[in-house]
Amino acid sequence: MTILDDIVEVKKRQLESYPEEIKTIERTPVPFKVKAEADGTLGIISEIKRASPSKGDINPGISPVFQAEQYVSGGTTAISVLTETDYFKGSLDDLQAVKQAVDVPVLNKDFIIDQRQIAKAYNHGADIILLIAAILSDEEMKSLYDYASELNLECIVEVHDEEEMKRALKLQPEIIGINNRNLKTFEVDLKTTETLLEKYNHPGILFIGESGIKTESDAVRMSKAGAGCLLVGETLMRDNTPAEVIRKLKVAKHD
Ligand SMILES: O=C(O)c1ccccc1NCC(=O)[C@H](O)[C@H](O)COP(=O)(O)O
Repeated sequence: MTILDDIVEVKKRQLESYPEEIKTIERTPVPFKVKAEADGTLGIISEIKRASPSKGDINPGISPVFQAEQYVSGGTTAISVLTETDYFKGSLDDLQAVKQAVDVPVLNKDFIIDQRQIAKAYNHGADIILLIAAILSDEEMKSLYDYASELNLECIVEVHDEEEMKRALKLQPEIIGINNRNLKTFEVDLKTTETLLEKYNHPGILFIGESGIKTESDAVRMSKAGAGCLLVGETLMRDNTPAEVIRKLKVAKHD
């Protein structure tokens, strides 16, 4: 049993206490893809991540709102808030607090396996959600993707290998995140994005290079591979001046 299996098991247990249906409030999500594609530099999704299974505590005492405001001052395209509690020490309250404090789109980063989690994320202010191919069947991915689209939420379909990429493409998604981290072994390798985009760089899809991005040269590597956006967590959470780091990572998009 991997930590990823454990996280999914905990989610299933939590869902047992959810009502059968969660009604959604009236709201209009803030667009993300169009913003990430608006200029010639890479989009940046800056993540709020207090802790992680691979690293333990990263910055557990952080104020999510303070961190989010620094990200905005660095020109971040969007903010990702990890809301999983047991391993990442996040919550939907963090998501809501960040949403109320900033105007940029907000991603709910969690392990979504049920439509009611999407409804909750939506009610707490998510503009974007994440669907992780590694924990969903094709049918589950499609039905969650369709439900999120009905709410005008943008979906990042996350893949790590060729088989997941092929499954994701069947959805004809607008956005695909390529996670350089293997969520089962925690091994991180930027070659993951490079190798997958060499073969599957479809025009019209925004590809996001996720995880393990530390330096400007990492950003250039992701850009050259064909990514139009980056998702960066630990590097920003450990730095005292995350706004400056964001400015450095916002390198030119590669033609
Ligand atoms: O970060 C982990 O250890 C992790 C373990 C298991 C499942 C998911 C995990 N992280 C989620 C992410 O993919 C990252 O938070 C995100 O891509 C940012 O990565 P990084 O810049 O390396 O913090």
